[in-house]
This record gives sequence, structure tokens and C-alpha cells, in this order.
Amino acid sequence: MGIDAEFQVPVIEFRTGSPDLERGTEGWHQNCKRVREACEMYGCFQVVYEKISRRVREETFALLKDLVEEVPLERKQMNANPKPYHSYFGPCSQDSLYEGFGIEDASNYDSVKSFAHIMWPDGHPYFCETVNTIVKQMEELNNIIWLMIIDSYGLGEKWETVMMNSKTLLRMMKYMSPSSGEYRRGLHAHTDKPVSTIICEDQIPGLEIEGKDGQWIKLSSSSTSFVFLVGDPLMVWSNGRMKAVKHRVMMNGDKDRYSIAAFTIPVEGTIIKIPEELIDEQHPRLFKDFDFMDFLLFSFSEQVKLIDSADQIYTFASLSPLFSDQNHAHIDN
Ligand SMILES: O=C(O)CCC(=O)C(=O)O
Ligand SMILES: [Fe+2]
Repeated sequence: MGIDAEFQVPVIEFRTGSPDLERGTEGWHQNCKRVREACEMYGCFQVVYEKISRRVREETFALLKDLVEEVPLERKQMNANPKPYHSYFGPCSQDSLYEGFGIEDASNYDSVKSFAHIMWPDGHPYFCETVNTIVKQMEELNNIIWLMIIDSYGLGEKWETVMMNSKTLLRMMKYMSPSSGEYRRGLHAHTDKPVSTIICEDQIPGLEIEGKDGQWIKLSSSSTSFVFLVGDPLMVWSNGRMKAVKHRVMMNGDKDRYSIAAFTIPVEGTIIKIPEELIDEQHPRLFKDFDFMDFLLFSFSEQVKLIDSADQIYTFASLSPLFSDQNHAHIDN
């Protein structure tokens, strides 16, 4: 399927200190509308957010490069967690360009500290401070977006608490550059299993999202922008209004790509449930309620490997198999 480099996903600017970020203002409501439209039409958008400084981004990526280059593999492999997608993955074959680390609940300083103590004997306090700072800021950005989503559907306070009860899983990634001239897969096409994701990349592009007709759209971000992606549980929560966008990472050129992603993971026992306000005659309930962790475990289980990533949520929670088959049958590449 082709690449459409011309096509752009929406770019929404959250200006620091402007009234647009004060809940209830005219500017806030305009942003709510933009965020909702982007999530419903594209399942993602780029957000310009200067409150997270270039400096903290640069420092984080410099530290990530040190981590990748300096720490021996045996230590990296000690970044283990029984929860799916929370651990270290090294290049598992010569074919693989991907290497990634996971820190659960990374806005909590102690979590970053335990990670750093495994990687470096002295616990690298500068790593802890920098990484914890950027995660807290990314979490704040995620919370603003979440409040905008709630307000865009006219929902009440109850939903704010549910969201604020989530934790942030940080993944830090390196994608090796392929041999010269090649255009190769760094990460397979998938939809995200956490509620939502904010991605921050370091200058080298590579992230692509699937557009309406199956064409791939390359995203290019700047040093002040981030990508927000709707995950499967958020799509369910919105009763299918929002789109969980399929995305992948493709590499070419001779530079490695580094990125970090803040994933929203609800606390243990959270039930993903469609708000009553989003169910009516025109919008009948499309999904059953489910425990978030059951879905995460399901989507990483052996039995699911043959199901396309975007279809897994329908297999797991759709109330109408027909809806799933007709709208989401496609073959992964
Ligand atoms: O590295 C990226 O830009 C994307 C990572 C991603 O999609 C994921 O880890 O789910
Ligand atoms: Fe992803």
C-alpha cells in the first residue's frame, strides 16, 4: 500500500500560559472541539506544547543514548515485568531494528530510581531526575487532553477521577538505521492496547499512521511537538466514536531513531465502561464492559497472535461480531 507524504494529520497548538488551556474559556472549548474531531477522524493528532522544554527533551535523549550504548545486555535484561509490554526487548534477531525499555508508573520518582539502580551501580540520580521530570510533564499533557475529551462530550466529574487514576508506563526506544538505501520495518503495524499514548521523538522521523484507504501517512514532528494516539480502550470508551489508529515505525537513512512513549495504564481492577451519555438510539452500545488488564493479557497471549492487531479489541469486547468483521477485516503487513 502506498505512502501519502502530502497528507497531514491535525496539528493542535496548546500555547503555554494562554487562556486556551483554562477550562471553561472560549479557547478551551475550541481546543476540545479540535481534539475530539482529530480523535474521531484520525485517531491521533500532533500537539505543540512548549511547556515541555527542548532542553529536557535533549537531556532525556542523551541519557537514553547512554543507556543503550553503555549498559551491558545482562543488565538491560533485568528490566523485567510480568505485565505485557512493560519489559526490555532487545533486538531478538538480526532482522530486528528495535530495542526498548519499560518503566512502570514512571511519574513516581521511586519507580525511575529502581530502574536506574538496576542499570547503573550508582543509581544515576541525574537520569532519575530528568526522566521523572519529562514523564510528569507528559502526564500533565495527557491529563489536559483527557479533560478536553470529557468536556467535548459534555461528561461530568465522575470520568475525570477515572482518568486521573491511571499510571504512566514509559517506554524508551531505539530503532537502528537499516543498511543503506533500505526502507525497513522498525515496529510492526498495530493499534495501542493502553488507553492512549503520547509519543516524543528525537528529530529522526519514522512513525507512520494508517489513513482511510489503507495508505500510510508519515508523521514528522518538531522539537516542541508530540503525537497523541487513541488506544483501543479509549475507542471502546467512546462507544466507537473515536478511532484507534493503526501505526508502525519504518526506518531508512543512516541515522538511528530514538523515541519515548508515555502510555496511560489504568490502575489494577479498572473496568473499561462506556458512559451512559454516549449510548442512545443512534449510538447503540457496541462493546461490553471489561477489565483493562484482562484485555492487555488477551492481546499479548499466544492465541491472539494470528488476529490482526486492530481486530483484537473486537474479538475481545465487541457485542456484534458482524460489526467487527465488516469494518475491521484487513490483513496485517
Ligand atoms: O516509537 C514510536 O514512535 C512508536 C512506538 C509505538 O507505537 C509503541 O511502542 O506502541
Ligand atoms: Fe504504538
